Amino acid sequence: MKQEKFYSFPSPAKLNLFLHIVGRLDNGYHQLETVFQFLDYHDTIALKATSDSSIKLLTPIPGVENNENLIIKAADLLQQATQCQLGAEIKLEKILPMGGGLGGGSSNAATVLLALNALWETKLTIDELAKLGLSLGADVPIFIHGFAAFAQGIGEKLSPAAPATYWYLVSKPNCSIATARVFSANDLKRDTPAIQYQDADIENYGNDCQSWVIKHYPEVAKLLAWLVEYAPSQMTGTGACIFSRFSSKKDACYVQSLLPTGIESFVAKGLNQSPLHAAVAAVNEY
Ligand SMILES: C[C@@](CO)(OP(=O)(O)O)[C@H](O)COP(=O)(O)OP(=O)(O)OC[C@H]1O[C@@H](n2ccc(N)nc2=O)[C@H](O)[C@@H]1O
Ligand SMILES: Nc1ncnc2c1ncn2[C@@H]1O[C@H](COP(=O)(O)OP(=O)(O)O)[C@@H](O)[C@H]1O
Repeated sequence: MKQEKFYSFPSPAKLNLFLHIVGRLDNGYHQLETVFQFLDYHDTIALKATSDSSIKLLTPIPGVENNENLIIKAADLLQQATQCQLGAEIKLEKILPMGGGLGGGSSNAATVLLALNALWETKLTIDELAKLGLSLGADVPIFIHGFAAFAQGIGEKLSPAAPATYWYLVSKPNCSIATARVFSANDLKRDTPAIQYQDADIENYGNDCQSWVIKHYPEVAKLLAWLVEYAPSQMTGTGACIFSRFSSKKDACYVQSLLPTGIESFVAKGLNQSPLHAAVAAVNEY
């Protein structure tokens, strides 16, 4: 076990630079084609390995029961999978909007799996951690692998990609959208043909969930209509957040300053490597 003190790890947001639904599996899950890119905007999770086996989240999230919190679920899962007798104290500093399509919950789970694997010295490989993580959510493997990727399957079959790294203004309409609600809709478009992915084509592709969301969430429709007057803008994941693309931070911040009052937003750079992995490598060398 690593020294009994808190170590801090970033838990970044992701964007789906496009999101196609190409079919549906027998278990109801959707077959997707998407490109994931990370953002230099993240929650921060501090973890301390302890010699007793209890898992303690010292900073519960209001509205999320501890036994439903993906942070606790991830720690429990790793403990069970490795028969580890150690425990952990965990502190979360949350800045990522929840239910926004930024993958915050999945990212938190991946950070805990990678960080505790290092602190407990349980030595699972990245592939083993990704497989464990997939049982917590379709989005967890991308955060475990930590490279921008073209994803297929339910989002877990990953081929490395190198999309352009723009500056983004990420804006959250005043609503949150449960992924399960969008994917259970009868009138969702589910028949986009599979593509031969190339980074250069990315700007031709859109988000198949967006037209459904616009129809059912006027807050998203209104904000998107406002943003597209300033920059190419699209929803991430199943929403509700919208990302707008800029070639400079200055331009992104300028449009942010014009946003209608009451809209939560941030400006961040796209990253093709997750910042989490450098933090884990530093602990492993310690
Ligand atoms: C749509 C995406 C795109 O990146 O992102 P979000 O908008 O949630 O961030 C993800 O695939 C979401 O991944 P994640 O949020 O981990 O989903 P899960 O917890 O596994 O599943 C939530 C619900 O969505 C549905 N689901 C999820 C993934 C998928 N490929 N097909 C589905 O039908 C399932 O009905 C499930 O009950
Ligand atoms: N650690 C966590 N952080 C965020 N959400 C969590 C967490 N654990 C469980 N959840 C649940 O997952 C839901 C989806 O959260 P999140 O991953 O942030 O959004 P999205 O899937 O839209 O990207 C939340 O509304 C919350 O109920």
